[in-house]
Parts: sequence; structure tokens; C-alpha cells
Amino acid sequence: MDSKTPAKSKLLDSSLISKVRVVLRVRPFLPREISDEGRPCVSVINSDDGEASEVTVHLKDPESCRNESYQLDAFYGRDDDNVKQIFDRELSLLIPGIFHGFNATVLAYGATGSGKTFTMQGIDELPGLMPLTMSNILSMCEKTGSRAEISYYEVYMDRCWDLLEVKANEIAIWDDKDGQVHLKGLSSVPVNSMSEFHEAYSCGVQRRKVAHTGLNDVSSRSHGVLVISVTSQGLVTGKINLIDLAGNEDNRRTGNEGIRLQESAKINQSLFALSNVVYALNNNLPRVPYRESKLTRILQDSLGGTSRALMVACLNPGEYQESLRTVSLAARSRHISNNISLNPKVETPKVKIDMEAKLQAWLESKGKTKSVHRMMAIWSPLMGTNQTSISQSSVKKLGCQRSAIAESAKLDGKGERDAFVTARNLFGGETLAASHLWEPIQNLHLASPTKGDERDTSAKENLLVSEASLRDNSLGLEKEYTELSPLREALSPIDSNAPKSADASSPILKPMTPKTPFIYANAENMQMEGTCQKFNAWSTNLKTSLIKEYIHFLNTANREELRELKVTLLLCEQAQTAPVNPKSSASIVNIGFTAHSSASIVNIGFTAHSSASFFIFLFSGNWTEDG
Ligand SMILES: Nc1ncnc2c1ncn2[C@@H]1O[C@H](COP(=O)(O)OP(=O)(O)OP(=O)(O)O)[C@@H](O)[C@H]1O
Repeated sequence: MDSKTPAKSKLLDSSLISKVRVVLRVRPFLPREISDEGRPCVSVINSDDGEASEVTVHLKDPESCRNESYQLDAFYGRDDDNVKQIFDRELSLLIPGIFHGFNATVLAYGATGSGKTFTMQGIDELPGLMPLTMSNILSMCEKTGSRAEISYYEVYMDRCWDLLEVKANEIAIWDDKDGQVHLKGLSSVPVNSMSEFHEAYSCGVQRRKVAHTGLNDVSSRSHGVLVISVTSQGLVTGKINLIDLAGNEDNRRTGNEGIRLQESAKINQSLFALSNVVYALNNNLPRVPYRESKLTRILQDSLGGTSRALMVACLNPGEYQESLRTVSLAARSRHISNNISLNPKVETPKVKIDMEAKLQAWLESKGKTKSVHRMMAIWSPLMGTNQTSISQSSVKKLGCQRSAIAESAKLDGKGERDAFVTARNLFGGETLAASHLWEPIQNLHLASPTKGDERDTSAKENLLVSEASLRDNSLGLEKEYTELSPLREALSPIDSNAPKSADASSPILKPMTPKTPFIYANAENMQMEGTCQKFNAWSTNLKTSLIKEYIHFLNTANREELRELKVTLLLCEQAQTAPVNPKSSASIVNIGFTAHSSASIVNIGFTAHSSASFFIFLFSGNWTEDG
């Protein structure tokens, strides 16, 4: 018998803590399983009490008569329309939150052949949770004037692939400084109607890897993730991830060999990683092993993160052992709490305040006040300005490219998808909600600093480059930077030379590797033309001293200091020779800009990492994109 639990109050609860909600969905016996009909291994009690906050699920092995009981949030039995029931009673309650700035995740979990794809994707006559959700979101968009767009990707053999791109497009997973996961390079498509949705989605479904196995005729070989984002007034307010996990496979029974066996090993590995994450969260372990697999990384925000989460545990009623495994993990997942919070709007990167303050404190504690000013001056271009301090014209310079693309996509119905895909790739493939990641770039390139952004007068006394040496610079853009700190003045014009074309390979967006070897940025090697002259105006002593400061910091800072500082400046001049503290971890933001001189290209890259090791690199040569 099916039950209805009072999910509504729970899911729309405004409290910050939200437990992962876990419901059980049992599929009917299939014609080929008909001999097992009448002997389902699963039953439920207290399921018809609409007010019950949980149900007790019994699993009974028809052969050994072994019995197990578990508590879950709701039970959806073998009715044909149980997917629709799940949508109405569970999932539809998550959707209003998306329009109010919350994220949600729905994942179908279970063994191979348990009905996960049927639940998420459905069939023409019985649409699954993905199309049902899309349809509901579209009708809410109509009422609220919001817009929806979708992304669709798969995690196959522990690598992420965009399913909306015609050409194979691998997606990179990045963590930002707050531990939020971002999918770099993921395209998205605006959707205004169900027919548009089906057009894009069915192409993705066809690209998803499936194969025949001994346990399922059409078995998913990957985890499929449909992301529906809602955008109001140009900003993503929220999104929902609908995840059709690949199923656990017992290869003694699947008969898998060769590539099927390899796929299976990866699937089982990632599901094992998922169970480790659930275990760590349930046991309050200090380290949650999200990084064990791509799957757990993309689920990071849904398990122990800031998203609302609904797990639909799927069972084949004839499979006791597999059902036991599924329900056991499902029951444990139910104890995971998420600290739900609104999506961050575009805001000043906290990194600015934190890093400046921490670096200043650290250097001052070491009696290096002069160095503080020097470092602050170096730091300034990276730090950007307060969001409110970005002048309108500054915002326009980058922002208009973004909106122009969006606008052209709106106007040009046919080219809509392409334009959006381009826009996504151009801006790093992030959703607009993640655009704060790029804010340092906007600031770096465009911001006119306000008074509040100026350094104190003592910093001015430590001018690294005399204003006079720059005043003669003929670049018009430089005039806009009259309030910049001196070193920022020195650096900003180079930034202004950065390519502005809507080219996804722009070095602004991607860290790059020079094809030609580094050359040391000493006076002999540097080209003495154009913008580069400004660098040559820097005294060699100054450069050496700065480098020493960085290297010293690198080699003396403890792990905590490194982690907290969260920024790397690449100092190439010494990068090949200087000893480097190995306490670093994955990068979160990469910023690069390029100054073209007539004879060569001099590139200066700043890379912000989640730990702090400081380098600056100056080198000549061409860049490759695989940096
Ligand atoms: N409610 C249902 N009514 C009829 N058939 C169903 C129902 N649910 C699932 N099935 C059938 O069960 C079989 C297995 O379902 P499905 O392919 O969705 O499993 P899965 O869990 O996604 O498997 P895998 O992990 O191998 O991809 C399919 O033939 C599907 O059509």
C-alpha cells in the first residue's frame, strides 16, 4: 500500500537545516519476472497514515526468510503511476524554492534494473520526474516572468561529458573558495516550451551511454544529470539537479566483459564513494571524502551542503540482496542534514578582505611593514573592488558582452542555443549564479576604484613605480586609473591590452601554458617596447626583493596560513629555480591577462588557488590552452 507523508511542511520549511528526504519507489514485476510475481521482497507498515512522518519498510528474503526493517520518509508501491505520485507529493514541493533562490537535488538511487531511468526519464505515456519537473517549472516561469534553461551531462567512467553538445565536450569540475562545485565548460540551453525541452533533452538522452547487460536490456553506463536553472532579471535564482544514477552491478550476474566490465567497475566505485560520503556524514567524521569520485564531488552540495535533497531509492521487488543494499544506504542518507541557504548573488569576493587582512597581519607580525605595502600594491589588481564600487561603465564593458549574447539569443530564435552555448563557454561555462567567480576578472579589467579602495598614504610613500614614469603613457585607458595604487597603475594598462573578443580560448578566462619555454624577465630578455617598458621601469632590486618576500612567505607559512590566504600569484621569474612549499591544493580561480608588444607577447598571469603560494610569472612566448 502507498503512503502519503506530510512532506509539504518539511520541504518548505524555512529553517536552515534540511534533512535529506528519502522515499522508496518499488517498480512492478516485469513480464519476464512474472514467475516471481506475488513474492515481492519488500513490504511496508504504517504507510496509509497520511500524517506519519516516516514509514517502516520490511525487507524479507523469500528464500532464507531473513527479515530487516528500515525507516524511510515515504513509500511508493508498485502502482503504474507512482512516478506521478512522487512528483506531486515530493518533488513539486521543491520547485517554489528554486524561484526563491534555493537549489535542490533529486537523485534516483538503486541497483541496476530497479527502475531509476524509468523514474527520472519515463516513457511517452508515463513521463518521468525530469519532464514533469520541466513542465511545472515552465508554467511557473510563465506566471513569474522568469526564464528557464537546461544543462545535461553524464559522468561516464569518472569523467563528465556534456550531453547537449554535438561534439564530445569534457567538463571540468572546480571548487570555489567556499567549497561550491562549478562545472566549467558546461553548456546550457534556454527552454521556453516543452517542445523545446524535448528537442534538446532527447538529443542528450540519445548521447547518453547505455548498453545491454545480463540484468537490464537498456542499462545506463553513466550517471545522468539534468540541471534546470531558473533565471529572473538576468540572474539565476535557483536550480534543480535531477540525477539518474547508474545502478550498482553484481558482475557475477551481469555477465559483463571488456568495456562493460570496466564501466561497471567505475559505476560500483563511484557508488562506493557515495556510501563512504554518507558514512562520513552520518558519523560526523572530520573529513568527508567527496573527492573520491566525480559523482561525490557533484553531489557535494546535496549531501551535507546547502541544497535541498530528495533521494528516490528504487527497488526491483524480486531482488532481496540488492534491495537490502539500497534501502540500507537510503536509510542512512536520511540522517544527513543540509544547511540550506540562498544562492549567493554576485558579491564582492570575500577573498579580498580575508587575504589582505591576513597577509598584512602576518607580515606585520614578522616586522615587515614595508613589505606589506609592497605586497598590497601587488595585490590590488587581483583584489578588485567592492561590487557597489564598480562603475556602471565598467560593468558594461564585460556585462554587456554577456547580455548582448543573451539578447541576441533571445532575438534570434534559431541561433538561440548556439548563442547561449557560446555565452556559457565564453564565461567559463558557469551559470550566471556562479558569475561571482569571474568578478575578480571584471574588477581586474574594468573596475574604477573608489576612494575606499585606495591604500593609505603610507602605501603611497612606498611607490613602486613613480607616477611620473606612467603619466606619459599614451594609452587612453590608463587615464581612467588615476586613482589606482602605483603598481596597479603599472599593471592595469597591460590588462587593458587583453584580448576582448568573444573567444572562448581567451587567456582571460583560462590559465594557459606557454608553448615556448619561460624566459627570465630580466632587463636583457624583456622586450623594451610598448607596455613592457613600464615593467622595465621597475628596479631590479625591487623585483628581487619582492620575489624574496614571496619565496620566504611560501617556505615559512604553515599549512593553515596557506589555506586561508587562498591566492597564488605566479612569479615565473623564479618559478623554475625557487624552492616551493608543496602545501598547495586545487585551484579555484584563474586569472590571466596578456600584454602584446610589437615583437613578442609578454604574459602576466595571476592565479588564485585555494591555498596560498605566491609567484608572479613574466614570460615571453605563445600560450596553449591546456594550462
Ligand atoms: N513502473 C514501471 N512500469 C513498467 N516498467 C517499469 C516500471 N519501472 C521500471 N520499469 C522497467 O524496468 C526495467 C528497468 O528499468 P530501468 O532501465 O529504468 O532501470 P535502471 O535502474 O535505470 O537500470 P540501470 O541502472 O541498469 O540503468 C525497464 O525495462 C523499465 O521499462
